[in-house]
Amino acid sequence: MIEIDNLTIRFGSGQRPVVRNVSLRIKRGTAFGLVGESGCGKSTVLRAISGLNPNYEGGIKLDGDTLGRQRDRQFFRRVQMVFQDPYGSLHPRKTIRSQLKEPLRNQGLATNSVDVDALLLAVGLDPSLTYRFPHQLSGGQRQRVAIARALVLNPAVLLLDEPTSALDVSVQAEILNLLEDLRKERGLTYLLVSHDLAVVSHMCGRVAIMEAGEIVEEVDIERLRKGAVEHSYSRHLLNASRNYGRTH
Ligand SMILES: Nc1ncnc2c1ncn2[C@@H]1O[C@H](COP(=O)(O)OP(=O)(O)OP(=O)(O)O)[C@@H](O)[C@H]1O
Repeated sequence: MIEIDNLTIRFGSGQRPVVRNVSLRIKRGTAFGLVGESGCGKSTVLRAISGLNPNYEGGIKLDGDTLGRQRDRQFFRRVQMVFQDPYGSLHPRKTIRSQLKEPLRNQGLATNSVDVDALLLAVGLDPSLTYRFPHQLSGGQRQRVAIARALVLNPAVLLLDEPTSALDVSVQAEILNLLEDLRKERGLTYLLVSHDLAVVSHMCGRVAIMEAGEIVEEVDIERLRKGAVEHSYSRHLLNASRNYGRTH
């Protein structure tokens, strides 16, 4: 579903690239994790795919089609993003109902073509929240709205950038479970970026480990769970995650 070949991204000519020769293949209907420490370039990869950063070298294909530098309306019918901070990504003065109709307005489609109540139910929210504003919801509810908004156009792919790291630990698993259920029900393909190996292990079948702009290793989740990784940085990340798990 997603093919990335030799993606290299630098900010400013002559600068050292922050992403170097990243190549990935993500199968349709699967969840793929991109994991690594803060600043290693994970979000930069996601932003290049989503069109937020058109200054990249290398190729990106979606379902066999090579993408140009600018993303068109058709692209956003197929690919949507969910960001870390739902408060930042929702409009503070628009009702939930209005925000869920926004993707249709952007596409020039009739706004009555979405069943807002059904969509709210699909993400585990009560339809009575429809006329509320973002500040009247909890962090977890806001992220559910952001996920609902990403689903309005029935995309095939969701690009998920740390979708749970701004949430309370107690809510994180609920959102991950919701995303997992939606993927299975709708046959979605996910590319999930996270610094948290536990999150990636929960959600993904395959994981690429990134260090300082490069992918150092790609493994199936069973191997990762068994600790059967080969690169020293992957082991370091795994040990850090296990130690954190023991103390929290
Ligand atoms: N617009 C920009 N201009 C200049 N440098 C940038 C820009 N965006 C990102 N960078 C740099 O690129 C590198 C990779 O950043 P990126 O946000 O992709 O990392 P990350 O792995 O997603 O980390 P985090 O989880 O903290 O966001 C960092 O050194 C960052 O400072």
